[in-house]
Amino acid sequence: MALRYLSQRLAQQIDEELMSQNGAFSIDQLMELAGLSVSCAIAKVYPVRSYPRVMVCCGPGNNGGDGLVAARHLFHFGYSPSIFYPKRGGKELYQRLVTQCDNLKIPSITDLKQQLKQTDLIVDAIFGFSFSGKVRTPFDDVIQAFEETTIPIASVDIPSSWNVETGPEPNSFVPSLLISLTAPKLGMKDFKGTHYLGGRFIPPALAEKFNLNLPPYPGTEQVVDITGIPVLTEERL
Ligand SMILES: NC(=O)C1=CN([C@@H]2O[C@H](COP(=O)(O)OP(=O)(O)OC[C@H]3O[C@@H](n4cnc5c(N)ncnc54)[C@H](O)[C@@H]3O)[C@@H](O)[C@H]2O)[C@@H](O)CC1
Ligand SMILES: [K+]
Repeated sequence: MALRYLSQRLAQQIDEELMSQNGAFSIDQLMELAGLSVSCAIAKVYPVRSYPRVMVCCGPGNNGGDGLVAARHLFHFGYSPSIFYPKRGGKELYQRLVTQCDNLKIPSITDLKQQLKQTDLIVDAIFGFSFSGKVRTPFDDVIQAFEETTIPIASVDIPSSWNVETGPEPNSFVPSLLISLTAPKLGMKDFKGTHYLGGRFIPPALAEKFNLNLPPYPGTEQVVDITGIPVLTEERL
């Protein structure tokens, strides 16, 4: 089998359709499932006994929201997560997700560099499929820290700072785990690390409409390992 990798526009269009009157999902529902799948992939690849201290770095949009949800599930899976959320998004949903994490006493980090000294795994939930242009402050320092660290990084949907369609720049960091949501994006097609797919909420009719060619999820799993599955060639898109 081969997977379809999505353009930025198509990823946004699928997202809009899911939340349209016809799709009938709320963002809370999709984010919950997306964040749950992120935490499930992490639990498979980075078991809690070896990687208990997880720093979840969140950006101002829905990718950051996925990170907040994942932090909560990681806590319930037995991890000791912390949250670095330097520029909080304005939506009431994000505030509720923060409160849920506060209620679990998940620490909020202000000193990223200090926290890196006591972290086994970083979750990169800074930017997702709406990222464009050059990284602006305050996230430039965060991306630089990702580039310099040797701690493994699990990226949510795209590695933050990678162009959604054209992929990494020469000095970009490369995550050791990528969890694509719904379907991988074009810029990820040369990614060689461990690659999981999550976001198990696409109705077959929608998958067919966009020719997504999704792999089957095993049993009750929230994620499927797509490492090494070939990309559909451009002609067949
Ligand atoms: N259909 C799906 O698969 C779903 C996707 N979700 C998540 O939603 C993400 C997309 O969320 P959003 O559309 O809110 O956007 P993102 O979270 O990708 O990022 C948008 C935010 O980043 C900022 N930004 C963009 N470029 C920047 C730059 N160069 N420098 C600094 N800041 C920059 C924007 O101002 C905005 O605040 C997906 O990648 C995925 O993680 C889930 O939450 C729900 C379901
Ligand atoms: K990301």
